Amino acid sequence: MKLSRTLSTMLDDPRLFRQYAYVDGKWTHGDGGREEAVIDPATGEVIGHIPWLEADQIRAAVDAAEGAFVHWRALRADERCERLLAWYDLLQANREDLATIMTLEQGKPLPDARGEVEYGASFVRWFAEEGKRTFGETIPSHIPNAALGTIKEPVGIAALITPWNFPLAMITRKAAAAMAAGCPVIVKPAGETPFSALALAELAERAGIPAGIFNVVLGEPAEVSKILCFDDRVKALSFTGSTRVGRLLLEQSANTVKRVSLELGGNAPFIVGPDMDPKEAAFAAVAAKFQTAGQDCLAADRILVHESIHDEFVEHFAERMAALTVGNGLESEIDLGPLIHRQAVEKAAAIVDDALAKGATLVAGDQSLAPGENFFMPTLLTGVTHDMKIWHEESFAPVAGITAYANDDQVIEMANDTEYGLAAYIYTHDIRRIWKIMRALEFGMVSVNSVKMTGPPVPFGGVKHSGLGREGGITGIDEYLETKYYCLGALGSVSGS
Ligand SMILES: NC(=O)c1ccc[n+]([C@@H]2O[C@H](COP(=O)([O-])OP(=O)(O)OC[C@H]3O[C@@H](n4cnc5c(N)ncnc54)[C@H](O)[C@@H]3O)[C@@H](O)[C@H]2O)c1
Ligand SMILES: N[C@@H](CC=O)C(=O)O
Repeated sequence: MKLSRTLSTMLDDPRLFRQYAYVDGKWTHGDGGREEAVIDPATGEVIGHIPWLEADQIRAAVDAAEGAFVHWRALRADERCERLLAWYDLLQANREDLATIMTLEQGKPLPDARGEVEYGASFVRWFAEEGKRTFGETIPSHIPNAALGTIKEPVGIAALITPWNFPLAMITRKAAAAMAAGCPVIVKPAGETPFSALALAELAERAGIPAGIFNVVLGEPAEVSKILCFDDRVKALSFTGSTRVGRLLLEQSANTVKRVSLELGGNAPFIVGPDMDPKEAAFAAVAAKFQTAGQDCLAADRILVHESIHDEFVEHFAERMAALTVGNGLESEIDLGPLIHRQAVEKAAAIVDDALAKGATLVAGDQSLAPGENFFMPTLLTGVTHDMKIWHEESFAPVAGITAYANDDQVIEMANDTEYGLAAYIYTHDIRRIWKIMRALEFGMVSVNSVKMTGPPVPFGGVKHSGLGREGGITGIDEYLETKYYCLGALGSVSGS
């Protein structure tokens, strides 16, 4: 077993740090000898290596899943529930190690990483239970002497392709739903953050999840995804990531007519009504913008403030933003860690430059204070307008843009002026305004007077170019279920029932 001395010595249980792929219950290296380094974004140091599997090895993962499916689907829902709950218990018991791994590979502050482990584990518990409630229906028969109804059956092998910003929860929200439904999964995590996925595999094995049910494949992203998309045995594809890649995968899944769920980019408006206390709203906006250093699909990207309180709001926002600490997420009292890599920093700088060139005002944000080359200091721009990149693109960085608006109709138009439709925030206590704006917003999720909006019971997902389908909630498991209709004819005794 290869162990990076630094990372493994930081863990209570070094066996959670695995530098192999996990296929058919076995830790696997790449047959072609290809390897990729994984970097700590805070320090630029190599924290480990992962193998890149060859095409045949990816297909072998599909073979394994196909074999394992037969037994897994045949288990009773309560038997699958038991194994998933054992997995949940292990995630909780190993929370500290999982958080350390996450902070090292992703960069988010340790308390946020602990929060994500909790969050990720909560989906496992939720779907373990939901698996017992995949009810079919009885249908009043229109056919003489027949009984009609539906049963729910697992769709089959699910390929899960996930991003680096939430390396654990974006996997469990999909995998637990699929596994509870009776499906095996093949996870392709982001190359930047594979170790959280591999730790999940280690714990799945300890929880008694059979070989071939939870697989983690690693490799060149486009190559791996193509193999999974073109394989007819893979019946469902669930992807979380950028809209650009989501479109590509949707196209690649067309030939085999897969069930496709997409959780894509966001460009959330944060609307502040004229009746709001500017300080309260500004503090909430800071919280909604800077989590995970702005690398969050729910980040408040376009902050739209009524003109009557705009200046006061900006003052409070700047004051609160100035209190945010930036540094290595392993240190204490850090609010913002690094961005995932240097290109993300360059993209953030380009977005700021573009806005300034087009007339925005830089209120705060001094890059000379950045504690390392992958860090971007919290930045505040005012006078943001629709011709600027920051208006249309997800910055995925701690860059906040504020725009003043005059009335409700105008702010609705501004908020909807994006190809994205994931989440939106409204801050006002005027119930008529809430209702009007909430109904008019073209977004899958609207949060009113609350930064926190997610969790297991919630149908998470977007409209427009932000995605297809919903994860979590009571419908999340449906992404992995087929409805089979049955007609039992010639029964004799059921007519009229
Ligand atoms: N809607 C949601 O729930 C949600 C949640 C988290 C992140 N996101 C979105 O994810 C994006 C950030 O994550 P990211 O940068 O990892 O996204 P990304 O699209 O670059 O990568 C996501 C996954 O796709 C893989 N990938 C990359 N290029 C590929 C290609 N050409 N073919 C096939 N696979 C490929 C990556 O290796 C990774 O596993 C943001 O747009 C963010 O909004 C959305
Ligand atoms: N914060 C989101 C992930 C988006 O990047 C979530 O809760 O799912």
